[in-house]
Formats: sequence, structure tokens, C-alpha cells
Amino acid sequence: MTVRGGRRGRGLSRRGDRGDVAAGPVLRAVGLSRVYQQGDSTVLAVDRVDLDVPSGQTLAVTGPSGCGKSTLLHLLGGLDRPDEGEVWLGGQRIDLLGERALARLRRRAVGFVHQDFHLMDELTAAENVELPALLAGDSPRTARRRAAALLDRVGLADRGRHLPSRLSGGQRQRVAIARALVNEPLVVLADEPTGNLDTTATHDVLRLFAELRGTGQTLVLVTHDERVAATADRLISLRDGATSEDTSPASGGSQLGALLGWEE
Ligand SMILES: Nc1ncnc2c1ncn2[C@@H]1O[C@H](COP(=O)(O)OP(=O)(O)OP(=O)(O)O)[C@@H](O)[C@H]1O
Repeated sequence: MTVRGGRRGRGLSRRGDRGDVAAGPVLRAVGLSRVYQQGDSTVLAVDRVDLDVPSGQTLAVTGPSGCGKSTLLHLLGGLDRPDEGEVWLGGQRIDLLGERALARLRRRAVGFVHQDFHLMDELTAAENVELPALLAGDSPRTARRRAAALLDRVGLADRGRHLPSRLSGGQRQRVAIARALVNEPLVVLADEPTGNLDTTATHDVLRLFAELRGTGQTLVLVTHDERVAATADRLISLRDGATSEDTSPASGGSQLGALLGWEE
């Protein structure tokens, strides 16, 4: 696997200059709305959401099915564009960027984790992790080194040569988390990251998120799982696309240790 191209400017990654990030929230949404057309009717999937996510915060987004959680996450990560409002990432307004600039920024500054992993089936675990680093301009050697270190960090040092089909669901999700981290993004956005996992694998993924939180990684987690939501510093609930509640869980995330030792 060879992807060429020099790494241009790490400005919006955690590997780059963080000065501008320290000045304000890492992620900011202002009056964010997204409308979908469904036949003759329109669906207001996200309805004038305002949101500031400070550096290092773990934010959980919850709410009933269809309330707009995934749409909001996609808007925040530049995978989709709002019909109204603004999205700011690392002090830069991203909703007005052209496609190429937006794609470049996403690669460097956003790590996505999906419910169904989105790994490339024909690439090994290590190659899946290397790919975003290569696309961002790292040399193959650097990408390999970074991927190996991350696979080690997620407890899969001995699985780098395996294809995803030879990994369990929990292992695949840990590879996906390693991949999300390889470019040291400003923010990790995870959409139901434990949605397809059994209890043990959920436990492993939660432990990883706890570690990430400890390193100051900004995290936004969309989840139905109360155990996942309870690990966050802050919880917002969506209803019909709008924020209905914005709270700090009583635990303030401090129940994490207890949760990680939870008893079935
Ligand atoms: N591409 C699309 N085209 C049309 N409507 C869409 C599209 N994507 C989402 N919607 C609609 O927007 C609303 C919000 O969807 P979204 O997937 O963001 O909700 P959600 O809270 O993530 O749901 P779930 O928890 O079931 O995944 C829903 O009514 C959905 O049907």
C-alpha cells in the first residue's frame, strides 16, 4: 500500500499548533439546522442547535431513535453540511470550506468511530490504521510505526497482520479507535461505538475511552447505552432535533472506575 504526498501543515491536529485551540472551545455549533426532504414532507433532523465543546471534554449525546443524533455528529465532523448555522473546529469555521479543504481538515482534525466499524475488509488491521496517516502525508515508515504503537495501545499488538474478518467485533472496534487516533485529531466523534458489541467488548471500549479522556482527548459520543453516557463529563439530550437537556451527570464521569468494575 503506497500513498504519496507530503504532509502539509498539521495546524488543526493535536500534533500541530494547539495555541489557537486553547483560546476557545474545540468544537462549536451555532444555530445549526439540517433539513431532509422525504418525499413530499420535510424532516427537521437538527433544529437550531447551539453547542460548545471545550478542549478535553467528553460529551455524550443521547435521545430517542430518529431525534437527530447521527445527523448532528455528521455536521460537527464535516461529513455533512448544515442548511443553517455554523460549525467551528479548532477556531476555524468549517461549514464554508470547499470539498477538498474540508476533506483535508477532516483527515487531520477529526477521528470518526462508527457503530459498524467501517474498516476496509481487504486491508490488515495495521494497514487500516496506517491509511489515514499515509493520506495525511506521513511516510510509510512513520505510518507503520504510529500504527504499531496504537495497536499496542489498544491491546492488539499481535493482531496487526489479521484481516478484519479474522477479528472479533470488539477487536474490530479497537482497530477503528486506533485508526481514529492515528493523526492525533482535535476531536474524536463516535456514533454508537458500543452498539454492536457484547458486554466484554463494551467494557474494553469504555476502558479505552476512559484512557483517552485521561490524555485530554476531546470526545463526542452518540449513545443509547447508559453505561457509556455515564462515563461522560456532560450529557445533552436531543428531542426532535433540538437540545432538550444539557447536564453534567451526577457522577461528572467520576463513576468511571466503578463502571469499569461493574458487576453483571
Ligand atoms: N439521508 C437522509 N434522508 C432523509 N432523511 C434522513 C436522512 N438521514 C436522516 N434522516 C431523518 O432525519 C431524522 C434524524 O435522523 P438521525 O439518523 O440523525 O437520528 P438518530 O437520533 O441518530 O437515530 P438513531 O438513534 O435511530 O440512529 C430522522 O427522522 C431520519 O429519518
